[in-house]
Amino acid sequence: MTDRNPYSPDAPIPARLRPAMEALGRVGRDLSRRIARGPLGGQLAATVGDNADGDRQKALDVMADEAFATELKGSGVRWYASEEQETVAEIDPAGPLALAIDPLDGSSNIETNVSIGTIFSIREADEDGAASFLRPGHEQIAAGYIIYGPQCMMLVTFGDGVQDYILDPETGLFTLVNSALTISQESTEFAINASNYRHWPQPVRAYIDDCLAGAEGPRARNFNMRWIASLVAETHRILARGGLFLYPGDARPGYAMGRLRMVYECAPIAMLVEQAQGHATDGTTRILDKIPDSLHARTPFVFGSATKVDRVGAYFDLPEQEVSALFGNRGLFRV
Ligand SMILES: O=P(O)(O)OC[C@H]1O[C@](O)(COP(=O)(O)O)[C@@H](O)[C@@H]1O
Ligand SMILES: [Mg+2]
Ligand SMILES: [Mg+2]
Repeated sequence: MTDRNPYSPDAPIPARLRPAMEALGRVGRDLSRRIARGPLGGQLAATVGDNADGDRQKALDVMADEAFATELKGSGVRWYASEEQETVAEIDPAGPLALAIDPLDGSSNIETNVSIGTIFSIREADEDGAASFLRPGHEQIAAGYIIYGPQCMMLVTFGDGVQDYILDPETGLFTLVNSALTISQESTEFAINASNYRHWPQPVRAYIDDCLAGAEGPRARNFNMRWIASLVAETHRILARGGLFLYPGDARPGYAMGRLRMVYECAPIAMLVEQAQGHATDGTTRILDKIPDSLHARTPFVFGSATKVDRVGAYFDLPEQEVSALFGNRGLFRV
């Protein structure tokens, strides 16, 4: 259980990323044990401060951030950018890589025994720390997440499809279960925090209205809705059986660009989704082509089965009055 290499022997991980991937795997394995012990291991959900973004920091957010930063030393990662830290840290001056991380995603779920995770993104290091990350997401060389759920799993891409690992509690190794995961087009599930309906832009309201109208509406079929409030868990469900995720910008103060961060959350999830043959946009523009203007920049985020994401884009393409009129008349999109 204390293996330095936390992967099964057949894990196809590129040699130059091995040390960093092994560090991520070791910390993921430790965190999964800690999370499984819940309150027996301390008050993981206790609020301990605020992060750079003004979000409440929980004890587990800080614990996870410190564990990754420590374990990644000597693994070839020069620049470490964490959602929990204001600026980029230099951890291995000779290293060729830059790693961005959301050490603990879905913090609001820590005490509820619902899946939470870690999201990571690896790029080539630039001479300047921040500049390494203020670049389009299509330059990522690896991206993935670890999900701490009923099973602890790691999904990762090195730009050549999506690899799916499960942490085997018997051996303590992330064991490859699928090396070519793709997103189904078939699902009728969508995920959005519907409590913000009144704040959404009109195209998003029109899209969701048409889903909610079900079999009697313009889509002529019934849909089902999910909202876990853990991006990793929503992503995992969509990778497993298809569907659509939306976190749009909205009219609440501070939410013009939604809630999710480009560098730590959206760019890595977008790379995974595209590698699984899905699409990921901000409603209209491909996420992987966007350049964040700051480390903690946010972006509206829409991803999932390719045809569903494209359909959302079509609602944005229409002038506002036409969205209401056409969709009100239920004339535009059928099924
Ligand atoms: O509470 P809301 O507004 O529905 O937001 C939920 C979203 O916030 C997040 O929890 C943000 O991530 P953190 O927990 O890393 O801050 C996502 O996992 C999730 O999709
Ligand atoms: Mg997060
Ligand atoms: Mg987080």
